[in-house]
Amino acid sequence: MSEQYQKVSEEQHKKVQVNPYGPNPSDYLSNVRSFQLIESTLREGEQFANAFFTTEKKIEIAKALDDFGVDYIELTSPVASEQSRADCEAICKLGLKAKILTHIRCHMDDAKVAVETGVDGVDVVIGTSQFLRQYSHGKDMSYITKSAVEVIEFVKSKGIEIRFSSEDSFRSDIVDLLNIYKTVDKIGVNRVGIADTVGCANPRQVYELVKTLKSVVSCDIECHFHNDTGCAIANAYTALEAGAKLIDVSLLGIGERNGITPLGGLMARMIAADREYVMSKYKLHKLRDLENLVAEAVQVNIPFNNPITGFCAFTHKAGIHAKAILANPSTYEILNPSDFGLSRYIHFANRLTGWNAIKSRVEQLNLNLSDDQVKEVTNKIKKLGDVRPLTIDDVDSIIKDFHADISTPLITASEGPIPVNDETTLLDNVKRPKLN
Ligand SMILES: CC(=O)SCCNC(=O)CCNC(=O)[C@H](O)C(C)(C)COP(=O)(O)OP(=O)(O)OC[C@H]1O[C@@H](n2cnc3c(N)ncnc32)[C@H](O)[C@@H]1OP(=O)(O)O
Ligand SMILES: O=C(O)CCC(=O)C(=O)O
Ligand SMILES: [Mg+2]
Repeated sequence: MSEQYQKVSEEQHKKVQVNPYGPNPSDYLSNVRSFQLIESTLREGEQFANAFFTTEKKIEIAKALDDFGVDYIELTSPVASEQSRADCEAICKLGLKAKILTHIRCHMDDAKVAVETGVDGVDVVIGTSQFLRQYSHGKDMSYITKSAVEVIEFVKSKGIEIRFSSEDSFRSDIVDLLNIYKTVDKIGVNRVGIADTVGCANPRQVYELVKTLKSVVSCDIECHFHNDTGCAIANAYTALEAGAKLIDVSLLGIGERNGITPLGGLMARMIAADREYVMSKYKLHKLRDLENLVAEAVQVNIPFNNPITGFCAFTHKAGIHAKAILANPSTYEILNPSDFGLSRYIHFANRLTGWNAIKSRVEQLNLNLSDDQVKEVTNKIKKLGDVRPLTIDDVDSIIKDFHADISTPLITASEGPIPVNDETTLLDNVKRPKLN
């Protein structure tokens, strides 16, 4: 059955001649095509209110991220605590494919400790907005530039990667920003970073800033987006369209306050833009386990509406949707659950169901009903669905009773469990996750 649906889907694709991922994004595709991930669960993510990672948990997460295929793993500053420094060294010794970075203030004291940990690169950050200059570190732009140059030259002299980032970039003066980025680009940083530290930026502002920055630096551009106003994924995608190359992400988006661009959400966005590249680079079927690993470690549930792994991300309910999904999943799905090792569900035990979904269930039960009979039994299901929430057993009983009434003796070919197919599974009310 699963194969049947898959075949129908591909044939339908060919017939309709429409890009199932939406309008052709070719104008931007070349920019988006070679994006890289700086995975910051073990840095930004450690700043999430609930986070406490033991050394063992950090190692488990780092290995899992590496296996997934992230390009960089960013770790908490080694000056944060003695254990943070020791953990950084331990992760550097794992010999992972991903490059290991640590994240420090723009200060020689921090840089001297960071370069001794064994990291492949150092991410340096300093606030450039008036807010941070006045209320955080209290330094002016000329002091910031002077210390940036000193730290960058020092880290470079150790032969490891160096990235310079301005914190609160979107509330910083554009002339200050471009001046400091030009300076650090000239002395040879590997990347410059833009950070929407307070989550105030919208996609249009992101596009403009990245485009402008792109015109004044020759190094790669990395972007970091907080999600306070819900734009973190959109901003990340727009940054790539504008020419940024690297995006900071964390599992489930954990970080300060309500966090940053989530790895899974960005994968969902990117697979719709360039499926081949994303599929070839990242082990998407490991995403759910990765998210579960971190959800458990920081004691949260996966949100019900999480892209890809939310419990109902691939569950279709209304009759109109169910009919079309059964004919061709692309009608109501931009993402294919099997790309992530997941299944599609059709929820038919409710009053919004239609006769096509019920017919499919009747077939699963190995019963024989004409289309008119299926329509009749669908009306019975709707009637009960008007009175109370239904379970799969309610629907099956209604179907079986109806079948028994019209045919003697009752013929059921299926004595054992109802066959469940991988591709499209009909099921009752999906289980709701426990609330916190
Ligand atoms: C937006 C971000 O997420 S940036 C990354 C945030 N990460 C962290 O903060 C890592 C964890 N932090 C820590 O463990 C501690 O804050 C430490 C070890 C870094 C510093 O601790 P303390 O010396 O006790 O200072 P405290 O945390 O109270 O204040 C921050 C200090 O850093 C200075 N500072 C803040 N940002 C920067 C910067 N980007 N570059 C240089 N100095 C900075 C501040 O001026 C302040 O120094 P001061 O006390 O001499 O004025
Ligand atoms: O280093 C960076 O680019 C980002 C730092 C950070 O976490 C932030 O500004 O929110
Ligand atoms: Mg941040």
